[in-house]
Amino acid sequence: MSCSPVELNQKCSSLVATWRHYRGNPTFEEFVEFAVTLNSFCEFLIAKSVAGVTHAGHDLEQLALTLFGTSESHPLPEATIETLQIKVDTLQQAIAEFIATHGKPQEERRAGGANATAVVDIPKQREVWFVGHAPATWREMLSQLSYFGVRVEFQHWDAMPPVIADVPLLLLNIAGLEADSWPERVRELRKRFGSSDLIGLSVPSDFDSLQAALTAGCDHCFPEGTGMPIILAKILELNDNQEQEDYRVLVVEDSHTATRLIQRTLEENGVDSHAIDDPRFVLDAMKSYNPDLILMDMYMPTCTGVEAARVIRQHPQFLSVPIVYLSGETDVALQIDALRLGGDHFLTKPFNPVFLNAIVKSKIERYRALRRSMFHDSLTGLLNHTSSKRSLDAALANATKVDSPLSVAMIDIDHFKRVNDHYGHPIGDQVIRSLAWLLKQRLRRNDIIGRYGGEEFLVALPDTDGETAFRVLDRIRRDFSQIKHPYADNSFNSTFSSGVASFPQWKYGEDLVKEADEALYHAKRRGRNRVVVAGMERDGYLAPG
Ligand SMILES: Nc1nc2c(ncn2[C@@H]2O[C@H](COP(=O)(O)OP(=O)(O)OP(=O)(O)O)[C@@H](O)[C@H]2O)c(=O)[nH]1
Repeated sequence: MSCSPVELNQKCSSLVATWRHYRGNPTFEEFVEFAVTLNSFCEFLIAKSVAGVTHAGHDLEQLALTLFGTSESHPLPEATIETLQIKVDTLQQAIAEFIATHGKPQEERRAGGANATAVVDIPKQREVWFVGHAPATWREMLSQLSYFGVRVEFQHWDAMPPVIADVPLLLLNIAGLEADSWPERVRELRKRFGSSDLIGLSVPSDFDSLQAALTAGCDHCFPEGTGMPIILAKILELNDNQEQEDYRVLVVEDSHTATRLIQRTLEENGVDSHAIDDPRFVLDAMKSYNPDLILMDMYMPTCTGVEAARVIRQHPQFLSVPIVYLSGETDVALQIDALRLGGDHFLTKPFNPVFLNAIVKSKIERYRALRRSMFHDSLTGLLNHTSSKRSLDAALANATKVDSPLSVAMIDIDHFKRVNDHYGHPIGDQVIRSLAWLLKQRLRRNDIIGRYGGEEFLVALPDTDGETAFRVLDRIRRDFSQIKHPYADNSFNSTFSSGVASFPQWKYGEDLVKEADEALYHAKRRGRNRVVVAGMERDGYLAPG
């Protein structure tokens, strides 16, 4: 859990304050203030995975949203206010309980954790609990997890430790439990581990069982017979702690009051924004601010929002940035015309701030997913060939500017043709994915990891000289060679070779890739399963045994 109790407490206090303001002055404006704060609070709970409390927040939010109405709807009837008060109290109580059980200062819990910006030659360890009667059947998958930096601890359904620990992920093996008792056991764990992700394993695949598991509190379920790679992928995805960049919204609006309200709503929801009041400067703002979405007023003195959108769409790099119009216009025919001419959505003023937030976020999520599919490889999720090269050039420009080293490694899986020939293409794909996961787990956030070709990867490590790059890659090489790739009832191992070249010894991206490739060729010639650094008289081959 990355939620600090202090932050949670502060957010809860400001929510309760807005509710008290409404009770003291039950106007539409005060209710909007309460609903916006509540919405942002619920998003905070979801983002921080404060699962146990999220249910109470969601319950209150659902009711508040149905009561929005207009200025005539307020004050709300006394009975409705009482119902809301009860839900506010329930939420406050859930938060107090959560803080009481998770109240250890976050810094203390993090002490000794991996430093995100240091060169990672010590694998990041994350903890997962496996709760089940028969771990033997899962042992292979669980032992694989250790190579990806995930430490698994076994717990018996009937002998769980009494102290509530801060465990981010619990794997609940339903197999072997009585059909009528396991939902209750899941429910109990949901209560105890409010902020953890719960994954149900071996859940019967019928509708009723899956529904029971999800309702009892599982966040994800894998029906009986689900392949190990799929479960492994989900666990690694949940363990991937890469934080997302803030969403960025460009507001093009000539009314300063409307701009203030929009920016305040966005800020409340953790969305970054930049505003301009003259649409003629929109292209400059797009280039400098690089927004994920534009909120565009329909009617401005110098040009209309539709005209501005059409100009934006003439630039290929801005073709897919979502544009949401804001207008007092309720004429459906006009709205449709506006959408045809380059807009994505229409919000009618006065807009509901909670709805604005939901639209902005869902459009940005789709836009980012689209961009990911354009720049990332679909098999591994890593950067594709073109994006790897582009990212390398940017990292190299920065290394030159700040005069710091940068190492480039080319990595190629050994005898991969044999893997495909022996085990088949899908298993070959799984080996490629395993290496991608391992690289993602072991390298830093600012390292560049790309799938350069079929079974070839490019890695660029900023602030890292050849010697350090060798250590990092050689450790990954050793661990990769230990991974058992499942095949039928058996398993096999695979290895990779890597060549490394470093800046400033080579100054240009092309030269670095060429030299790293040359070093990779030497690694293959010298027997594979080794790392060779260009210009250094050493390699990392360890004789078996
Ligand atoms: N499964 C799978 N195979 C791929 C993919 N892309 C390329 N390949 C295969 O990867 C193999 C690469 O083989 P080679 O370049 O001959 O080299 P190698 O067998 O890895 O041998 P060395 O590199 O010399 O150790 C070819 O058989 C390709 O068909 C992919 O996306 N999935």
